[in-house]
Amino acid sequence: MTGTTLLILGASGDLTSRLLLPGLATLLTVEGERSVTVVGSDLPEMTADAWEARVTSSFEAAKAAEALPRVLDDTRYVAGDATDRDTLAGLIGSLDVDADNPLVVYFALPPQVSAKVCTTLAGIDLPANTTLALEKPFGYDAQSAKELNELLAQSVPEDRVFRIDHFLGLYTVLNLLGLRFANRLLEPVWNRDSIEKVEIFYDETVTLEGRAGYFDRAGALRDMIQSHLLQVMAVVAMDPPASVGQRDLRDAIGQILRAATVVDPVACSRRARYTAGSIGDRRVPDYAAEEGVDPDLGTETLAEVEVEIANHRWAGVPFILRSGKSFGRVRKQVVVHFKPPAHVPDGLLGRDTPDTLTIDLRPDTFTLSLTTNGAGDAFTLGRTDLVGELGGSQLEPYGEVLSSMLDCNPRLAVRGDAAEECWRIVEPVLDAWERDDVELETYPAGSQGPDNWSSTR
Ligand SMILES: O=P(O)(O)OC[C@H]1O[C@@H](O)[C@H](O)[C@@H](O)[C@@H]1O
Repeated sequence: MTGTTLLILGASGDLTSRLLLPGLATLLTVEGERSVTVVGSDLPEMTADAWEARVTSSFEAAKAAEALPRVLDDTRYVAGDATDRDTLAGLIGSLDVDADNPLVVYFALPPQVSAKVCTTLAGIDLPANTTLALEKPFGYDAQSAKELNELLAQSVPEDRVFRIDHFLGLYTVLNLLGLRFANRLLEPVWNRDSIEKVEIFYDETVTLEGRAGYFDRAGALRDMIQSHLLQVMAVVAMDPPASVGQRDLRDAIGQILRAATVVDPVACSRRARYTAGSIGDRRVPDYAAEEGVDPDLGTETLAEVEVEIANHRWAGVPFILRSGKSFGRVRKQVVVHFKPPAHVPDGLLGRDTPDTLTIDLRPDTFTLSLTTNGAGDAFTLGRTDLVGELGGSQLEPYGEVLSSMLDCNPRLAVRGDAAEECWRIVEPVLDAWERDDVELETYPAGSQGPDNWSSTR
């Protein structure tokens, strides 16, 4: 079997040891035949022993130490400045790659540095079949995303750019394809005639967890909605693609994003920030008092937007996207609310709750909640929940995305146009927030958001 060389730029950073190497570790365990040469590079000097110890501890953390020998055999670390042309060209030139043994350059770097490295790369001849993999955030607005796309296009074709969104590796999200398109039942009602609204929630109990340096400048809207939840929305809303090949799938996602807008950025968005509280027995300080936070930035830890998709299928159906940190309980769901039936026969009493389909993102289940005849009295209606499991994966989302990346298949990558569209959708909201046109509310850590947000109950 041929092998891939994974060149990690920013290899001494937290992302590499916390997500990338553990993701690779589980992937290599599940895919026993896969061969990957890992080359780490970053500014600080690091001895071969220190690099191997780092790789080892990431593999051990992922409980995948048995895959270690396959990586330790030929891994190495090279100190250097990837923004310097000669250094980067020298590093890439030293790798044992060709068309059959492709190169993946993984940018585990802060966005500003990634942009500089892209400029440097544009002046270097890359080996055939090189893939460039970039972490989020992809740019910081639509214009910078466009510029980054143009730079990348100077180095490799679009289908060799892997903009990472690990939510596209979530099995539940991938399972939506089967659930939606492989049944006769759902697709005919998956539209504005039958659906009242769709909610996509990602409420987490995690707090800032020492990420002030990044999160305080991003906030929940950029961190979660601009990136992940709009992608999930696109998969929920897209038209049936002809195939699950990268082109068809990404065309379908792109069409939805192009049709999506926040119609009134002030009335259709809300933001809030957590204050001190407790999550279980864990005391959580006020966000503004967390180390590294600049309280004057007014960063939100909870964001909600209502998106409209202006097309034949969805016009008029609100898609409510919300994500918050430091909640009292985890709620990671897509909830599809169906409209009431056109007529319920007179004499059938008690139908007051709409039918819903709830898709849980981790654990992967779905619940179809239907109105049925209640127990005891056939003329008084009740509810029945049909709960089903969605098939899981042996891989964590990062492993799933990595597998696709190392196969040089961009199916699970965000395409350049989609990345720009996601910024276009949220930019009017970011501007309204910047102008303080939308109040920054508060909620105690450990609660379910501000009291007056009915959607958080
Ligand atoms: O649930 P997961 O897979 O950890 O994904 C959620 C995380 O996704 C990351 O991309 C965000 O930066 C985090 O803030 C968030 O907590």
